[in-house]
Amino acid sequence: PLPPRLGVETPHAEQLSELFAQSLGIWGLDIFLVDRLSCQHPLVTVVYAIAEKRDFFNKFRIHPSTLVNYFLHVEQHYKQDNPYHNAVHAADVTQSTHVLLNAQALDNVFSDLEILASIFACAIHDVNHPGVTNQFLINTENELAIMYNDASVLENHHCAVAFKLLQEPNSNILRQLEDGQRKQLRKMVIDMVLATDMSKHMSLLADLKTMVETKKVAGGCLLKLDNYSEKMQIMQNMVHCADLSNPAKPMPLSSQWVTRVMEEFFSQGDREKALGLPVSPMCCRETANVEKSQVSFIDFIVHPLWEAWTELVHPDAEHILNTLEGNRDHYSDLSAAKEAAAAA
Ligand SMILES: COc1ccc(/C=N/OC[C@H](O)CN2C[C@@H](C)O[C@@H](C)C2)cc1OC1CCCC1
Repeated sequence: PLPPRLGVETPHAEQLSELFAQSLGIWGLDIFLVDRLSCQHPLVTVVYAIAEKRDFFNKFRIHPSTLVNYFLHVEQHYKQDNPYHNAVHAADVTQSTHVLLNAQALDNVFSDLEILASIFACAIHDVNHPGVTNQFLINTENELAIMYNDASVLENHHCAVAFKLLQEPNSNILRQLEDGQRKQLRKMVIDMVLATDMSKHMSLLADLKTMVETKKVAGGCLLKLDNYSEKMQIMQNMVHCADLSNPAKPMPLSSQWVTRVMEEFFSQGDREKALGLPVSPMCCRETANVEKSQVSFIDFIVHPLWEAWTELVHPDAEHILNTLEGNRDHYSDLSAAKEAAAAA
């Protein structure tokens, strides 16, 4: 039997269908509205809509009910009481990547399997996130840090949980793939999810910049990405861009993400204080300067990344970079106004 047309039953099915019809491929889809209209099933409904749009069911012979069953389990393994690292964030990164994949400059660059792997990687990339950072897990000698020897602890955990859930009954969406395809997809997903570790950011960006430089030399077309490592570099940066896309979204969305991430950081700071540990940067609710931190986050991490991505897929991401620059100036103005008020 086929599942409901959105993947899950909801009293707002009509409105949610309409929202996806209008905006599934739009940068700035209100993912918080999707969360409400889907009755807190943002990930299942977003993945199901993308799977339909990209014809995954026919291309990979996935039964719709298997897709729903698997991603319901994945969604349930995101901690709903995390203010930030929850299923809404996963749905947001997945839908953002769906939009990035539609860049004209990326036409015919990725195979169907690479596209499935990218969407899958986004959907599962933070599953079972505990709401604290790698450093916190390492400092508290958490069992996850012991399990993964302090190396990309969270990212290894997200991957392992996702693939374990695939083995549950009526969940194996990859069952009908040829063995080679399944192995290839697993490798690609692992490579993308491990690259979301923020400690990999600087090297990932350096490689992207090098590729953009050489791409310029090779007559500006992406089409001749023959080897796996170049292709994977672009996929890793695409998912990383989506993961760090909050400041590049329209302000009504961006500001909600800022509130949420600060809430999560502050509760980590509270826990560090209670444990007598040094409080992590930006995690102290008494002293953190939220607006100033966003300006630095954008100036040192998010803008350099999006500048490189925008050049790679020129001119398709110009509007995203413009939104990011506008938001940066907004936070900078807020920060200055706050300082002026404090001085007065
Ligand atoms: C909407 O704003 C944000 C959206 C996502 C993120 C994601 N951060 O990375 C996820 C991990 O937690 C790693 N971080 C740990 C943290 C203590 O240090 C970071 C440099 C790395 C951060 C955001 O703002 C942050 C940075 C400036 C104000 C708070």
